[in-house]
Amino acid sequence: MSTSNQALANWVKDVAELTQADDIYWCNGSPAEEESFNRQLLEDGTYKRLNEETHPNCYLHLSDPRDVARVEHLTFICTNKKNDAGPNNHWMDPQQAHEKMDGLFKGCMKGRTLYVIPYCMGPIDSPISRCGVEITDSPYVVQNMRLMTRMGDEALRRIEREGDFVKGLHSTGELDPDRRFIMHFPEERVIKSYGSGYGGNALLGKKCHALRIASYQAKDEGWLAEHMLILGIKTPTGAQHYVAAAFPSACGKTNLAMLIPPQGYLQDGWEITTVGDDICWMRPGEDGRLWAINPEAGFFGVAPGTAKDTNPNALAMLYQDTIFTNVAQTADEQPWWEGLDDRVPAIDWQGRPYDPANGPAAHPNSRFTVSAKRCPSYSSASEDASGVPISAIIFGGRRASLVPLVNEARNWNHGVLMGATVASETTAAATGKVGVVRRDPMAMKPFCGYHFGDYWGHWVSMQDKADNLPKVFTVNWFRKDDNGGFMWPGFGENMRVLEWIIGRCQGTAEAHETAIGLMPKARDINTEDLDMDADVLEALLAVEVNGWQKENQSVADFLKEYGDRVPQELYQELKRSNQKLL
Ligand SMILES: Nc1nc2c(ncn2[C@@H]2O[C@H](COP(=O)(O)OP(=O)(O)OP(=O)(O)O)[C@@H](O)[C@H]2O)c(=O)[nH]1
Ligand SMILES: O=C([O-])CC(=O)C(=O)O
Ligand SMILES: [Mn+2]
Repeated sequence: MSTSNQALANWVKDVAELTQADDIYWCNGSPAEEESFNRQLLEDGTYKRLNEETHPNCYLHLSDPRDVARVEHLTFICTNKKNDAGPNNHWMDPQQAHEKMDGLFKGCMKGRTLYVIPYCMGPIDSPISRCGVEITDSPYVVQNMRLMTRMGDEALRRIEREGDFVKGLHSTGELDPDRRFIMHFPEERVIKSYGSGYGGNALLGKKCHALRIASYQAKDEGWLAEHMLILGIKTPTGAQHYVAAAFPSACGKTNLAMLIPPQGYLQDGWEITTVGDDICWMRPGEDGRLWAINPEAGFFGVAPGTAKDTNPNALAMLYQDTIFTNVAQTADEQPWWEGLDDRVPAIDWQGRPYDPANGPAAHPNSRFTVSAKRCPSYSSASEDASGVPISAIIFGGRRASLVPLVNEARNWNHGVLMGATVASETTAAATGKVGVVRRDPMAMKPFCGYHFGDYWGHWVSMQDKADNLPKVFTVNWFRKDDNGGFMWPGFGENMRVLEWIIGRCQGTAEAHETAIGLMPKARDINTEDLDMDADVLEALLAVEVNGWQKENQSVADFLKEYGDRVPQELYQELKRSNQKLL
């Protein structure tokens, strides 16, 4: 065995016996290893090489058409007590779940190689980082983990120093949509995932470890593991701020994280840098602020909609060293997806000649995997062991009506209420119906590893752990007009809202108190060079009293579903809002 950590060595041996793998391979993270995996994936047909002139070292993987998104109905939290998983999760008794999974894993790697991937979530030298080991039989998963985490020898050395690591066992198994399970044992720090090769189901460092297991661990240890991007904002006077924002899957985190401000802002000296686009681990520092790291080292981003005029930073990183999953191809083997440009694709995401009658050419949840280092706006602060101090936390979602462009919480508890009750229309990132409005607290509905009531209580309790917490805001880029068009231009123009938010943090921007929070008037938003009717902006900043009374009734019903574990502070803040609406 290639490690001095006895627990790890024993576990790998046990898994090899159970799965009856032919070979065991320990990933070291070297460039030579990366190349040899690419060669193997090309040879066995998992990868197709894309146009080498336009996209050197880029690969296309077309998955089984039934395995294209997270499967929330087959994802379980297996705590000893059912109620600890909460109504927000599917639960299974841990013993029963282990038996079920071990039955599926039994002999499943016969004739295959078992890959051991030691990885570190966060900079190798950061005290906020945590390690894990994923065992998988999928070389495609190895290559994605290589880009998404700090994997290989360095991570293994840290595991050997610390002793502590999360155990993740994965096999693509036989593809059978009904024999597919993503199981989490937060009390044991164990993950078992069978039957899917898709990102959030199979790259266990990401949602399974960095959110579901880590959120549970964070509650015990007094920190936060969140589904948030982290971005840096430098103002013209040189003040450096960092903002963390939680939006549900496919609701704009990658885009906001890589935002390029409108021309006028650039001329004035505003600068946006990217720390992370999906996950944020935060803990109180000695100065009473929250300090955050991005535990990931790459981006697993939504391809459709990524274009020169929406997210040029993302597009720029995708011309080299990128894995594309379930996108379409042009006649000259370049990757293509809806919204990229007006070329007509030749081959769709299922490898068929493109025919519009078959639906979109690229799957709506098609993705790219790329190292964060390839992003032009990637911040060097992402590698800081101490993390970055957070000035503001933003919650958001897709709401076609009611929810205003931006709103600031009255205080921390009000901010927790806003986050806990944020709702959004469902997207293609998970299987199921798209466009249904559901509450997605802190964008963590699919990712919180324990009871939401306890989770909100943990959020409320951060006040006792840090006395200089960030200000909290909600945003909504997705309001629609009567014709179904977006009212707010979004993307780079979101900078105008960020400017107001930073102004609030610095005490330089105006707000007026409304029934739902502290809001700007239209004149408080910088609209220089913005081609937009004044009354549209007014509408985006209006508070519809009737609509909010109904919304708050639905919020109260929602909180009730979580019973007596809901912190009273949330009901108090809801009551305050209701009184103001009278
Ligand atoms: N109208 C509008 N669409 C946006 C905006 N920002 C992002 N989008 C679109 O929303 C989709 C998803 O955006 P992403 O930034 O990839 O979402 P995400 O939150 O990072 O998604 P996950 O990786 O699933 O967590 C893309 O098709 C974007 O083009 C915006 O400000 N306005
Ligand atoms: O987890 C995934 O597969 C992709 C992702 O970021 C999300 O769905 O939020
Ligand atoms: Mn995500």
